[in-house]
Formats: sequence, C-alpha cells, structure tokens
Amino acid sequence: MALSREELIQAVSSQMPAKRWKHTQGVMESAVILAEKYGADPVKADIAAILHDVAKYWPVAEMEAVIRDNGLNAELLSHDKQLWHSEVGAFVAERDYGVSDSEIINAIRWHTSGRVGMSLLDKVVCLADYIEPGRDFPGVEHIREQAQRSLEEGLIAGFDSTISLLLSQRRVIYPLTVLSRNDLIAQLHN
Ligand SMILES: Nc1ncnc2c1ncn2[C@@H]1O[C@H](COP(=O)(O)OP(=O)(O)O)[C@@H](O)[C@H]1O
Repeated sequence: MALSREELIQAVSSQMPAKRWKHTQGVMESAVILAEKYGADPVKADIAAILHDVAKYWPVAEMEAVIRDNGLNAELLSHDKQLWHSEVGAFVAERDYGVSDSEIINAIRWHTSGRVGMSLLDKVVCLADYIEPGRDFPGVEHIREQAQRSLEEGLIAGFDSTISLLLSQRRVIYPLTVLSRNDLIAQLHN
C-alpha cells in the first residue's frame, strides 16, 4: 500500500535527527526547482527527495543484512559504508513505503554514487543533494553555478568535488562515481 505524501513525510522525518530532516527538506525544495527547470516530473522528484536518506541512520549491521538477504548490490559492502544507505533506501522505499515507481526507486538508489546512464530524475535528485540551500561545504557555490548551466555540468562539478575530497584524504573512490562522471562528460560532447 502506497503511503500518502504526508504519511511519507511523517514516517521519514521521525527516523532521523532534525538536522538531517532539514537537509531533506532542502533537497525536496531544490529537486522540485531543478525538475521544473530541466523538464523532469516535479512530483516524482519531491517523493524521491523525501525518501532519499530514509536509511541514512540505520545501524550498519542492519544495512548489511538487508543488502545480503535481498540480493542487493553486495559489491557495496567492500566500499565506504556511507554508500550503503542509498541502496537500502531504495529497497525499503518499495518494501516498507509502497513506492512502486521505478524512476523514483532508481533516483533514490543512485543518489550518492551516480551511475552510467543516469536518468533525468536520477540527475535531479543527485544534484539537489549537492546544492540544497543548507549545504555550505567549500566549492558548493561553483556547483550551484554549474547547476544553472545544465544538470550535467552541475553533476560533473559535484562529483569532481567528492572525488577531489576523497583523493585529498587518500580514501577509496567507488569506481561507479568516476564512470558516472566520465559518462556525463561524454554526454556533453555528444
Ligand atoms: N564515490 C564515492 N566513493 C567513496 N565514498 C563516497 C563516494 N561518494 C560519496 N562517498 C562518501 O559518502 C559520504 C556521504 O555522501 P552523501 O550521501 O552525499 O552524504 P551527505 O548527504 O551526508 O553529504 C561522502 O562524504 C563520502 O565520504
């Protein structure tokens, strides 16, 4: 059974700290603006944004169990745990919150890593996560400027900032993000 928008908001906001819910509200706002600007479905963008971090505060062991027990992408388990919540979030959005729309589920699933061949809605939600009004990390203004030019330019700037940060910290980069960035650059040149 699908939940109403209000029920979703209640269910999601009650399982995260106020600060993360404020971030989620910012992503909802930015996702709708980007959807309207670039021709995606703003209703789907809003629902995906509400749910994108639903699993962010799940205990690591529970995320691991959901990934293993349901045949989700187990490759993630050898990468940064911060990447797991997107995969788990997509799964629970469908199982626990009755979201059956595959575009919404995919936008949740790929909002952190990106993927090769990102859909319009994937791009909108992923970019909104970078530029929502509450974000104040170094370089966010550049990403916001690029987001005005195109979804692809905005996302390339976003992924570049994540990749640069990981490089500077000598951390492992999830390869799909590099492939996703390269794919976006190729899309600009086609
Ligand atoms: N491609 C990646 N490879 C490895 N770690 C990543 C990658 N993308 C994101 N991360 C890690 O996940 C963290 C959280 O990303 P994100 O889901 O955007 O969270 P938040 O909304 O808390 O900023 C990043 O700060 C980084 O540590």
